[in-house]
Amino acid sequence: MKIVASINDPDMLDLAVSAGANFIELRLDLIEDDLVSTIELIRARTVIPIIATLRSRDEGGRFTGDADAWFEIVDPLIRHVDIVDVEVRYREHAPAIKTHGVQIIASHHRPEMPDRLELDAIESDLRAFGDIPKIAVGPQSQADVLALLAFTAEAQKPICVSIVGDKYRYTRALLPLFGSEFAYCHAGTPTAKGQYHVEELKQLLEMLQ
Ligand SMILES: O=C1C[C@@](O)(C(=O)O)C[C@@H](O)[C@@H]1O
Repeated sequence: MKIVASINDPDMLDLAVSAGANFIELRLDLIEDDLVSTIELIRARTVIPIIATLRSRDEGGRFTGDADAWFEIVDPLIRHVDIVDVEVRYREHAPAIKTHGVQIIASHHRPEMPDRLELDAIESDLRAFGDIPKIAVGPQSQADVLALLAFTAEAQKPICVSIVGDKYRYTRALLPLFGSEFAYCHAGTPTAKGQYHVEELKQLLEMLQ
């Protein structure tokens, strides 16, 4: 299991690294500065693997362009990173991204809680173009939390499962124990509701394991 520090400012890099993050996620949709120079700066300052994420507004981010506009932004950055997060709506560009030798996190976010058949179908769809499927959904009950944990435990690995929103946020600390490959945290400024700080999640996992 890897702890990902999701950052929107290169100034948070040192805090993320000192807190013990295993991966850095750069939320490109939340960065105001020039992306190429920002990513070159971060690459020069750490050997920790970098995930590049340009999150659409529909799935919780700020990017509103089409797939070609998305790829125009992401393409120049790929050579500096280790993993690229690709939503289903941008999947047509996955083959071109893979020619750079990077991995793809194929991601899907929705605020609702799909049933098991839907979760299985989403996973299958994501595995068709990505190396690691990432499914982030919104549990609405303790039964949903249990169903999400069961799905995670029984799914083919690797898989990343997370939750959308801050309802049942404790599930974020349990999903890695049930096989989720990545746990997304913040290093001072959350990039999504419900995130724990890297240090908090490390402590939680050390106590729970
Ligand atoms: O998909 C995810 C998970 C996330 O939305 C979260 O809820 O922690 C944060 C995003 O930056 C990341 O790309």
